[in-house]
Amino acid sequence: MVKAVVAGASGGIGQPLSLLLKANKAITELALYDVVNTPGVAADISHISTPAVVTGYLPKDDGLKNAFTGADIVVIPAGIPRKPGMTRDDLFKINAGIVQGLIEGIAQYCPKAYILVISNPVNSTVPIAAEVLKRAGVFDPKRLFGVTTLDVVRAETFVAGIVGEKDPSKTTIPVIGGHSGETIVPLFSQAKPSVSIPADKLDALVNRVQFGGDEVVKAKDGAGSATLSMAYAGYRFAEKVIKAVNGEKGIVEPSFVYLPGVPGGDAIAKATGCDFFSVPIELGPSGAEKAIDVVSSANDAEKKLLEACYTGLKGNISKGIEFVQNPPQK
Ligand SMILES: NC(=O)C1=CN([C@@H]2O[C@H](COP(=O)(O)OP(=O)(O)OC[C@H]3O[C@@H](n4cnc5c(N)ncnc54)[C@H](O)[C@@H]3O)[C@@H](O)[C@H]2O)C=CC1
Ligand SMILES: O=C([O-])CC(=O)C(=O)O
Repeated sequence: MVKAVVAGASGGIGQPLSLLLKANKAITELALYDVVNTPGVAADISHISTPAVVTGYLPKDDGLKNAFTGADIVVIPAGIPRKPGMTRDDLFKINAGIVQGLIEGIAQYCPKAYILVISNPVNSTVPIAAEVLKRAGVFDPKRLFGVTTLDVVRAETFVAGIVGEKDPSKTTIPVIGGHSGETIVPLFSQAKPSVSIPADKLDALVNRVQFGGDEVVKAKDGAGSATLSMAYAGYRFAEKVIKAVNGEKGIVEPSFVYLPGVPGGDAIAKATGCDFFSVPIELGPSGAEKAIDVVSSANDAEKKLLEACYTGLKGNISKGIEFVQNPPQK
């Protein structure tokens, strides 16, 4: 029995993500929460002939409470997306409060749920979530994940295009750090199986992974950012969490977590100076069971990228924590 919730279910990511979750036969209940349109989205998706019983909720009539109560996994793609010319940090003003409110609901109604945060800026919204959960006395760092899978998916796709691999998902590439620009650090030197990238193509490849989001924002020309590839990536991560919780072994995927609270994470936090950081995480029944150190084996060029990552990420993390500890005056 698995109850999954999508918070922000009517949006560009929320709808296709809800569709993919409905297609997963391990899910028995799927609750769709949003401030608009969930009755329609839920009615539509509920006609699909898979086990999950689908319900849609709006804030009225205790919708948040009814959606979240009993949830095992909550995926959060709620909040505004970028338009051309904006950074992810420009979304902070609006999305920080949205994420805070949803996490308060989780703390109250389903404190044991695995929480997957998609809303940007992930580098700050995950620290916000941690701080809210801490204050409510229910923070379990093994159950809070910032979803950085789209960076991994992009790295797999773009590298396959260069080395001529026909099935991009066959190559595992650790992409670590945060989820914006220079804080995204792909470690191609640790790809499995190893890849041989021509030296004159490496910088452009790294840059494309770091700024892949901008490529989509530009192409959509004001109509938002990545939604379909993000729904795929969010689903891929959610599916792995569900499989691991149900006992499947050996599942590893990078995610942005609170390192000091995950076994193996403390040393990485000390080495990077960042408490929140994405590294490959071994998933299991209790959630994030092990943080895998790929930082110390980065090559010199990657170490240089990591230095730039640490600087940007530290500021984003403090901004999130500060938002909860010293709320802006309204
Ligand atoms: N982590 C990642 O790799 C990625 C993150 N994103 C982020 O995901 C977020 C959503 O993007 P889109 O789906 O394209 O945006 P969208 O605007 O299409 O959908 C967002 C949805 O959130 C809903 N919403 C707003 N406030 C809410 C609240 N308090 N409770 C519940 N729902 C609420 C809106 O009604 C809307 O349906 C953005 O912040 C975007 O930057 C996007 C792509 C990749
Ligand atoms: O670029 C954006 O704003 C959305 C996002 O996080 C991504 O596509 O990686």
